[in-house]
Amino acid sequence: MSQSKNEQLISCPVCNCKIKYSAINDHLDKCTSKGAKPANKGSTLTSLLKSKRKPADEPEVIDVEDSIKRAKNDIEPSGKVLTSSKNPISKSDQDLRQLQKIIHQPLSEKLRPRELSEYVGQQHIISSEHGVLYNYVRNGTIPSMILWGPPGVGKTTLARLLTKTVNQDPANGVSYTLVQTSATKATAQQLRKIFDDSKREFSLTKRLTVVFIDEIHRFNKGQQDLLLPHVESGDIVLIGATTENPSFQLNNALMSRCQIFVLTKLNTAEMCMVLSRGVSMLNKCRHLVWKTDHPLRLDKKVLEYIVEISIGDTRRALNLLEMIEVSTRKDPRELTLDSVREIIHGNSSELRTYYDQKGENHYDTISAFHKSIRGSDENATLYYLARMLQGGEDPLFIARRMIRIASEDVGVLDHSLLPLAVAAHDAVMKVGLPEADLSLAHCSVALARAPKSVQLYRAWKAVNTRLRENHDMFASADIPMHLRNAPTKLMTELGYAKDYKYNPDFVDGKVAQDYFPHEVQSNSQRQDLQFMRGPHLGEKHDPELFERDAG
Ligand SMILES: Nc1ncnc2c1ncn2[C@@H]1O[C@H](COP(=O)(O)OP(=O)(O)OP(=O)(O)O)[C@@H](O)[C@H]1O
Ligand SMILES: [Zn+2]
Repeated sequence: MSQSKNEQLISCPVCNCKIKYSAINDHLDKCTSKGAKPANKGSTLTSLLKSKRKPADEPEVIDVEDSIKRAKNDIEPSGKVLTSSKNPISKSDQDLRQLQKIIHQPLSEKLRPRELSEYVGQQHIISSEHGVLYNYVRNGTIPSMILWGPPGVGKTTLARLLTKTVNQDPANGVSYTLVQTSATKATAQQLRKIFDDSKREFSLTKRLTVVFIDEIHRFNKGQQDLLLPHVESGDIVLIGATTENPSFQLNNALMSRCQIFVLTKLNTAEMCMVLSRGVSMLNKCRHLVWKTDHPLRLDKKVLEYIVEISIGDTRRALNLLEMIEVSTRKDPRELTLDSVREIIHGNSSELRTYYDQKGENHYDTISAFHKSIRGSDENATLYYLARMLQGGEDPLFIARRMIRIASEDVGVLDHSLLPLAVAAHDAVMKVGLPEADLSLAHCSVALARAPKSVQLYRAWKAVNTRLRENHDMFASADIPMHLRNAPTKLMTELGYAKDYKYNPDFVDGKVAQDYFPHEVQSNSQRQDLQFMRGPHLGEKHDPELFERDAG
């Protein structure tokens, strides 16, 4: 396929092949009169696969590199067997040919689900019983949405499958084209081009463009605003993928125009299912391509071990599996849990603490750290601290949190901890990591061991709440005249500072004098103004405490 660089290719709605924009009308005339006669081999193969599908059912994933690769290699990414009635070839020959086309891909790509039915997990949104997304798809619609979930749970895959599934049976006559980009790649210029192209695509082919934006949380406000009008008018369907809580990262205007779907980590059973498919795929490759006569056999314990160390990230799990396969291809011995451990430990980069500094993890871990200190569990405190530091967390971020904890959770019961936390911050500033790691550990344990008091924290909250509510002029009452400063003669004449008793002039500094504004004092009960009278801690008893101590 020759492709002039500056002319856009669009996909023909009938045969699905890529046609130059200027040639689409001519092509459509021919194409519709001949019936679907695909010119592009890639889509021919695909449409042969599922005879019941309409030829146009395959969503065009316009990822530039990907589409070039596909066009070159006629890749059928699922690695499925292609059947041709004309010249029957043996099944293993077909398998082999098919495999050879995808053999260079990473295992996770070879296994990327091609049908919604192959998609594992996320039943809360895609099950036919109560999945909201399922209902949309059944009605032939793709809403604009944000897919929020940790890495490798299938956000990209889901976007592709949704488009494909709706196209297989366009219930309300609308079919979709998928354009894939990521927030780090998409400049304002590229976005504008996508919007223009999608308008053109719609007017010519009646296909709506689904714009998939990976890592959408990295868009700044300006870029998010660019999307707004197009999402609102329905010119495009936006699918944004994010690993971070969208309510912190996306502006409200955009959020309110999108459905938010939370994708969860795959559980052990689900991950094992994906891994088993991985093992079958690898064995097929061993048998047909790599000509190894012993299959890869991993028992349940080994699979569970892989699941455990990949923590819900499917891509990571499949990468580990692939690594195990490569390291044992020539070795017919049976794989034990220990030997698998050894293989994985040998590749230390795979053992990096699972910690996503920019994502959810960042907030979850610091929160667990804070709560461990609050609960005076010095060991858990060290655990979370080490986890954050090994994961590459900013040590100043941790130090700042400890400064806060010193006042919030220890408060008036030990005034030395605020300066200690400030000193830990200082230590990080002065010596940096790795040397300052122990300063952080030192301070965190001191905080965990310190007596706890929320007296100050609660008092501070209470006084601020009352100010905001401003009942009975609480916030607007006049400052008492005797407490005002009187820098000028006029002010003295007006009564400023009149009758003020200067405490240091009196024995022990004691005088009878009011400090609250007069209105506040007369409108409040005395005890309502005793903000600092609260207890250090609450009075509830945890019944589980007794059980634990007994057990
Ligand atoms: N739910 C799933 N069912 C089956 N396979 C899955 C699932 N999720 C992910 N995979 C596998 O993991 C690979 C990566 O998935 P995908 O790219 O969709 O994840 P992602 O959530 O978009 O991750 P990232 O945010 O890291 O890009 C897929 O190619 C597929 O092999
Ligand atoms: Zn055509």
